[in-house]
Amino acid sequence: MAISRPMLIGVTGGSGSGKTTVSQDIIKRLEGESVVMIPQDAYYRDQSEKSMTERRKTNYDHPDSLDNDLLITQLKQLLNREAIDQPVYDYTNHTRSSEKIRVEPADVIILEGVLLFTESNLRDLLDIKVYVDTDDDLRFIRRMQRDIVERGRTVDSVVNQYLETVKPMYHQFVEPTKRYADIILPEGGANVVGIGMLEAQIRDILNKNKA
Ligand SMILES: Nc1ncnc2c1ncn2[C@@H]1O[C@H](COP(=O)(O)OP(=O)(O)O)[C@@H](O)[C@H]1O
Ligand SMILES: O=c1ccn([C@@H]2O[C@H](COP(=O)(O)O)[C@@H](O)[C@H]2O)c(=O)[nH]1
Repeated sequence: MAISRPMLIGVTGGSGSGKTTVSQDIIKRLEGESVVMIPQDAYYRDQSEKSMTERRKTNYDHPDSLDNDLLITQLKQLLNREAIDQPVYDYTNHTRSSEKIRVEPADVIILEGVLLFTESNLRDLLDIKVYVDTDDDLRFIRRMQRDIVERGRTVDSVVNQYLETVKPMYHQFVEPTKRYADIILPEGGANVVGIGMLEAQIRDILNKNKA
C-alpha cells in the first residue's frame, strides 16, 4: 500500500563525507519498501558550449554551478507521484551527458548532495535533513582515491581543485548549513548506530502513513 505523500530525505555533507554510502545503506536496509535515490550532482549545469579548458576552471562547489530550479521542479513532480527524466552528469567531461534516466515516483525519496541546505526553497521541501560530518583529512583522502579511480582525475588535479575551490567553498557554503540538520551523522557509512536510528525513524513515518 502506497503512503499518502512521499517522504523526502536530504543527505548532505562535504565531498567524500560518505553521503552516497549512507544513502545506499539506507536503501539496502529498506529493501521491500518503495525507495528512490536522487543525486544532486545530476543537476550540475550543462557546459557543452564551453571548451574543456573552461570547464576545468568552473567552481563546482559554488551553489551557482547547480541547476537547483530544475532539481526543485523534478522533486515536486516526484512528490506529486509523477515520473521524471533525470539528467545524467558526466564527471570526466564536466558536463551533462545526452542520456536521461526515467525515475518513477516512490514512497521514500533520498536526495544526496553537497549543497542541499544552502537554498531555503530546496531545504523547505525536505522532511528529514541529515548532515554527514566527516573530518576534512578523511574526506580529502577518500575523494583523492575515488576521483582518480572513478572520475578520471590525476593527483595534481585533485590537490589543486581541493585547495582552490573544494576546501574554501566547503567552509563558506556547506559547513555553515550543519545548523539546519535534524540529524548530524559523524563518520558517515561507518556509523551503524546512527544509520540504524535514521532507518527506524523512516520506518516509523512510513508505518504511520500506511495506517
Ligand atoms: N567509512 C568509510 N570508510 C572508508 N571509505 C569510505 C567510507 N565511507 C565512504 N568511503 C569511500 O569514500 C569515497 C567517498 O564516499 P561517498 O559515499 O561517495 O562520499 P560522498 O557521496 O559524500 O562524496 C567512496 O569511494 C567510498 O567508498
Ligand atoms: O564536473 C564536476 C562536477 C562536480 N565535481 C565535484 O563533485 C563534488 C560533489 O560530489 P561528491 O560526490 O559529493 O564528492 C564537488 O565537491 C565538486 O567539486 C567535480 O569535480 N567536477
